[in-house]
Amino acid sequence: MALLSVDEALERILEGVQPVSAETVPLAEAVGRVLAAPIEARRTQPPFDASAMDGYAVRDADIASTPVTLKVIGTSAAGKRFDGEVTAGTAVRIFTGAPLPKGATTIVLQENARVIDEGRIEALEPAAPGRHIRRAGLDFRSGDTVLEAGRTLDPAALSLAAASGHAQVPVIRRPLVALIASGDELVPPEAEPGPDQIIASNNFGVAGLVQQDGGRVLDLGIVPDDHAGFAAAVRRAREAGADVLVTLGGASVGDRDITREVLAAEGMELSFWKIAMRPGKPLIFGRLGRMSVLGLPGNPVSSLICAHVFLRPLVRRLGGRLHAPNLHQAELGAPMPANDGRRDYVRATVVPGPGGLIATPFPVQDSSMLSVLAAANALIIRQPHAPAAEAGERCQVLMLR
Ligand SMILES: Nc1nc2c(c(=O)[nH]1)N[C@H]1C(S)=C(S)[C@@H](COP(=O)(O)OP(=O)(O)OC[C@H]3O[C@@H](n4cnc5c(N)ncnc54)[C@H](O)[C@@H]3O)O[C@H]1N2
Ligand code: MOO
Repeated sequence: MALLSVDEALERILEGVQPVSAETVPLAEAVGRVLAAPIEARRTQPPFDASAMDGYAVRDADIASTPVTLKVIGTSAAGKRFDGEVTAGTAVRIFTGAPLPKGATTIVLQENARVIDEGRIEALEPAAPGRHIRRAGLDFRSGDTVLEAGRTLDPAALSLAAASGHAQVPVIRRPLVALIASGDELVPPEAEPGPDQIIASNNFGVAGLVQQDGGRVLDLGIVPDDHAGFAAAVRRAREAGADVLVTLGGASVGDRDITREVLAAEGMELSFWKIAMRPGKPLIFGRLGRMSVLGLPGNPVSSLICAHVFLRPLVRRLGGRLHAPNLHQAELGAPMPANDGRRDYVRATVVPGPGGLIATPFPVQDSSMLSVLAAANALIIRQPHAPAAEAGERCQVLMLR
């Protein structure tokens, strides 16, 4: 039977997935979060007609012909307005952001005025009515929707939410992703591996991807290849309310590859196992209650590439974020052999060339080699059964950074 294609696998993973629930957070902690509801302004900004410059608030008719001497009758500062009125032949000293006094219709810039003495200035240039005045509500008015639901709170959005009177904002909860690494051979990086052991690395890269996409990670550590320990960790993920459980390793067909068996015994409804992808063929996916379960292959490169292709879109969808893989067209920098029936994600370097991007595959593609993946900035995507390709032919690349 033909293996499930990568696109069908992704469709199944995302099927019916909705953003998780909302929570309210203080603005100071909201950078990068996604708004769960629109933000309506609680105030009008500016709240009053205000000067945009330092200078003098005057009546435009009084300075139609210059130079002209005006009597300075007071000061309007940001935070303390002048309560009187600008009448014929008078001016009020004004500063940027200060309320425009009654009667004034324009601002003479400080640079266009000469101070004669404490009570008088000479206006040197005429100014049109409304010049350098910000009208009340220029930015937004009370009740306006200033930010839409789904908006990522970037710095400008944070300042706008604050200016419109919000000290806290409703955001989509960060999706919780639980990680379990399985394998008798695995030890954490701070430990000294025994003679037949290696260091568990996959959880760090996968956790990094989750965090980059706005998720939270619950690392449940390493479980040996035994049913009871593994099952207990799966239950901890459920009890913690994880939105996604990612298992690392044990996905293939070896005697110790017990991941599917444990997940099935815990009640996972299997959606698929094995897909037409290299690396990553033994990928497992299913649902356990409301928790999506993604069983990544143990080989470190397979884990991370599958996480790029499948986990990132899932975490982003749960977190209310759009996902657009960073795909580009490039020219091959070296020939490539014909492909078999699996879509191949080939570690490569992409650099700018005279006619566009040039993508050169690394000569060694073993799915255990993290040094190659870390040196690669892109994956060349080879479709199933793609014929051999010469250097210079077009190819599609997925940028990794
Ligand atoms: N007879 C077959 N053998 C294999 C097949 C197959 O179809 N038939 N598929 C191969 C492919 S493709 C892959 S990918 C691997 C994946 O197998 P598993 O998911 O069962 O992974 P493990 O056997 O547990 O581990 C493979 C490899 O990766 C190391 N590993 C595991 N977990 C971690 C971790 N958290 N951090 C770092 N390294 C890890 C583990 O020590 C092994 O060296 O199966 C092929 N075999
Ligand atoms: O599909 Mo495996 O992931 O080639 O190493």
